[in-house]
This record gives sequence, structure tokens and C-alpha cells, in this order.
Amino acid sequence: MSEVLLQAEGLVKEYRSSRWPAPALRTRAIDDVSLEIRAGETVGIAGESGSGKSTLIGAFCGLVRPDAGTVRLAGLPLYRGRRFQRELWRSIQLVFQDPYTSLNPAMTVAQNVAEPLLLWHREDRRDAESRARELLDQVGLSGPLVERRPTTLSGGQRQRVSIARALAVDPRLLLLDESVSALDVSIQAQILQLLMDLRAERELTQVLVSHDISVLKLFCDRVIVMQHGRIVEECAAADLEPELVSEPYTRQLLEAVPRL
Ligand SMILES: Nc1ncnc2c1ncn2[C@@H]1O[C@H](COP(=O)(O)OP(=O)(O)OP(=O)(O)O)[C@@H](O)[C@H]1O
Repeated sequence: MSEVLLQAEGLVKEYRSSRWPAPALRTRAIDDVSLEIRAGETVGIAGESGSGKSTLIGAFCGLVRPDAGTVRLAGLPLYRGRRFQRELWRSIQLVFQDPYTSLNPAMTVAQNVAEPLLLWHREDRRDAESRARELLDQVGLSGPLVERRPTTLSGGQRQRVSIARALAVDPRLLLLDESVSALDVSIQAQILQLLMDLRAERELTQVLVSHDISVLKLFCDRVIVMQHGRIVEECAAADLEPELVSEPYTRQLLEAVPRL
């Protein structure tokens, strides 16, 4: 069995919104979450809106500082005290749902993808842009399109650019937070296929958050179901069948999937 790449233990994150003079309102977004993800695995995180999926993903990449618990990448702690270890940034890349906001509209597609190479690898601009074109080619984008601004691309094309950009620094772990949810079904399938191909080529470990459990069943090796900030079910994707799962909540999610 492959090594444990990501290990979370006892993660807790509470948000406090102050409503002075009323007492502050507390939301425990993740509540004592522990899990292990092995190198090369693709793990899905399901659960209804507000169940803590994005907060958990945020804790895996420094966007959300946990109040308690530990996260390790290949044995190295991601946080020392409350500080995220910057040198681990490169190994963990996040692809957001909305590529409109994550790409720089003032740069061309190729420049957007070259940016992390300039920043992290301190490559010469010309080398970085030529490497960016190779990466874009790998995600199915080539020709004059790569000299255009991201705002002139379709949602699916833009998400391919975000994936190429994330891959530029050669991460070990790719976090995908509802990264295909905004796309129409046929484009979703193309992006998921691309991610599957990349996983095979690069031995990439992927964590995919989706409110759509049927996408996770198709795409992932293993699925985690969250409810009220806790993991309530963890099973092989193949076992995501109403008669096999142990939690009534998971059964509800599965039964809510429309069937043709
Ligand atoms: N910055 C914040 N301040 C206060 N509360 C927050 C903040 N971010 C998230 N929350 C709350 O924490 C809980 C978990 O939110 P989170 O976004 O992690 O859930 P989610 O499962 O990803 O939801 P969705 O599928 O709608 O994105 C929710 O109750 C949410 O309102």
C-alpha cells in the first residue's frame, strides 16, 4: 500500500461572528475531523451546503487556520503553532470553483500559467512561458488561444487554465473545491476525464469536493461524507449504494440523485 500523504488529526475550526452587544455567534464548521489520504488516491468529500467541506479543504492548504488538531503532508506538519509552513505551498495546489476570480484578467493565458514558475522556480520569462505552453497543451489548450486573456475563454477552457496553473509547480496534492460544479454536464465530464488522465500520468493525489455524490462515485477511489462538520461516513466509491452505506444521511444523499 502507498504511503500516507496527508494526515489530519482532531481538526477543529470555529467561526465567531460578533454581534455586539449580543453574544458572539459561534459556528463549529469542522468538529474533530481525522482522516488519512494515501499517495495516488483520489478522495471525494460530499455533504450538503454548510457541512464544512470548504473549511476542511482550506485547512489542508493554509487558507483556514484550524483552532485545534494537526495536518501533516508526508509527515511534515503544515502548521507550526498557528503559522502555515510556506515551503509546503508548492506541494499543495487548490483549484477553485470559479476560475473568473482565480486567474489574472490583465495577463494572457500563457502568462497566467507562467506566473507560478517565475515566482517559485525563478525561471527566465521566456522559458517559463514556453513551459506554460507545454502545460496548456497537456490540458488540451494550444494555438492562438493561449495568447488570449482569460476573460475571452469559456468556463471549461478557463478551468483547464486553472488546472495547468496548479500543475506548473509540480504539486503532490491537488485540491479541487467544487471545481467542475459551475460547468455544464458535458464539459464537467471532459474536465473530470482530464483529471483522471493527469492522475495516471503524474501519480497525483487528488481531493475533490462536490455536493454531487454521483460525480464522486464515478471519479473517486474513496468518498467521505460530512454532516455538521463531522465525517459521518467513509467508504470505497464502489460501495456508495443505498443498500451498502451505513449512515441514513449518506443513503438520503444517494437517493436524492436523479436517475434516468
Ligand atoms: N468566514 C466565515 N465566517 C463565519 N462562518 C463561516 C465562514 N466560512 C464558513 N462559515 C460557516 O461554517 C460552516 C461550514 O461552511 P463551509 O463553507 O465549510 O461548508 P461547505 O460544506 O463547503 O458549504 P458549501 O457546499 O455551501 O460551500 C457553515 O455554517 C458556514 O456558514
